[in-house]
Amino acid sequence: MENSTATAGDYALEARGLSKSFGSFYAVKDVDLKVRRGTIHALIGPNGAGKTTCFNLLTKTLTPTAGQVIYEGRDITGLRTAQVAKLGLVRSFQISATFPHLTCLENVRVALQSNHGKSFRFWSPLSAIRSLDPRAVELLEQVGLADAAHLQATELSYGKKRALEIATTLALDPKVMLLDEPTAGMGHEDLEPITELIRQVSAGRTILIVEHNLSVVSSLCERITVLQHGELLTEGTYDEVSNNEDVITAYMGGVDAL
Ligand SMILES: Nc1ncnc2c1ncn2[C@@H]1O[C@H](COP(=O)(O)OP(=O)(O)OP(=O)(O)O)[C@@H](O)[C@H]1O
Repeated sequence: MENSTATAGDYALEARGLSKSFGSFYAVKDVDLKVRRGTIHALIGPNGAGKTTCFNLLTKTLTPTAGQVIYEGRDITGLRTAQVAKLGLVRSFQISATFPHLTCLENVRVALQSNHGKSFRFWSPLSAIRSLDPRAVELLEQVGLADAAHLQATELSYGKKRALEIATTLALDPKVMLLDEPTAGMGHEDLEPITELIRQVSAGRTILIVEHNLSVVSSLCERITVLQHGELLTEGTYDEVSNNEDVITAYMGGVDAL
């Protein structure tokens, strides 16, 4: 299934025999996953397939029952979320939640402060905080929020909140970004801008995305891994997986449509 010309060094992130059980129930079972460096790779599957659990295992939010997580050739199975974030493996949309009553600029500044090895300090000298502003403004421009720099996060539309979350993630200087359902709950009008933004920030990075919206997946992702009942069902291009009989059956058995 995997591109035969790829070598071990071509992968930014790998799961090897990854499993997670809750009691006797396996939410994820013996999953092998290889995310090629510089690509956008999707993890899809019907409801309850194990996508979120797998994601939590890859970002070290959950500890696996068995298996390994390999990041840039290094076994990170024993590391914690903050440790892997410092190595450049950063999860968006859950751990990088924004502060609703800070402005967009302040939110990005807080993320930049944490990336500079300092947690958010209310007593930091103003000059030290202000020195982060040029980079914060640059990041806001990159995600199309230059005009919203002084608006509180809570005042933003849903789509713009997601763009702000992407800016705070970029502040951590990720090499690999993991996006958990970036278009969840979004209105139709926000889909295209957020898809374009993900495409844009993928330049020079690797992205793994859990996404329910299959038209977003088809337009963004080179490779797609399909899970079902916690196990790997298949992996391939969108055309390959969408024409796979097992995938069609898996989706028709659930509430999702392919
Ligand atoms: N902490 C937990 N304890 C027990 N069972 C769990 C736990 N977390 C997840 N599960 C179960 O594991 C299975 C996989 O759940 P998971 O949330 O990973 O699936 P998913 O593919 O992300 O689903 P969805 O698309 O609905 O978000 C489900 O049956 C779920 O009920």
